[in-house]
Amino acid sequence: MKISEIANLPTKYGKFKIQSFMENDKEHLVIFTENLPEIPLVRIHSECLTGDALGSLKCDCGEQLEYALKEVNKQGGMVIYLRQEGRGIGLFNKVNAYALQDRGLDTVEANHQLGFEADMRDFSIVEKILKHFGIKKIKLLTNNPKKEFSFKDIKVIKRIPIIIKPNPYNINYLKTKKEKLGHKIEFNEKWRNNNGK
Ligand SMILES: Nc1nc2c(ncn2[C@@H]2O[C@H](COP(=O)(O)OP(=O)(O)OP(=O)(O)O)[C@@H](O)[C@H]2O)c(=O)[nH]1
Ligand SMILES: [Zn+2]
Repeated sequence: MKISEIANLPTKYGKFKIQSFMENDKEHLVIFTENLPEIPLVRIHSECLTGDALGSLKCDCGEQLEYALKEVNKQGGMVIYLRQEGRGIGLFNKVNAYALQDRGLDTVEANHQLGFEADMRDFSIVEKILKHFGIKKIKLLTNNPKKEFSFKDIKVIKRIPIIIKPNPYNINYLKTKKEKLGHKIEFNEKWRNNNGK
């Protein structure tokens, strides 16, 4: 693993520090607050160019990222931005998966049709990054309970849901995440928008 220097990253969500961790030619990022509490708030975010940068309404990624940056700025912590686009299948394949979804397949069926598993992501670098920062306990922002149990030496003292109000374009995707990918999403609970309201 190669580790960059730490640089300042002022954003519209607050003033952060940024550092890159490179492994297997993947340039991951950690965006963190100057003051890291002993038990920081951590968001492990997998890259979604369409949602994070292009404002796509097909998923909840962009709004989750915004919410996470705002909340991390308030509470102290970090967003670990992992370069594993399309749940690990890459951008090219994700576009093909989207085309299959346009024809009626759900997000899991589309991956299978293309010869991939539903979720090909690898979170092993997260533990190395947290250790590098000397972090042993975290509060984890996620609806995905699998992430909570993917650590050996890091203790997740609390899982904080990050549920974004659905729109007509992502409601079926969110239902599939709940039914097939094990996400904890209650469809009758009060939704968060990215103002946290
Ligand atoms: N293959 C594929 N990947 C997708 C699709 N929609 C979003 N993604 C990717 O899914 C990843 C985000 O995963 P999610 O399942 O939304 O969330 P999570 O990280 O498991 O859980 P949360 O912490 O609750 O957000 C990103 O890498 C996106 O690019 C899709 O339809 N097909
Ligand atoms: Zn997305």
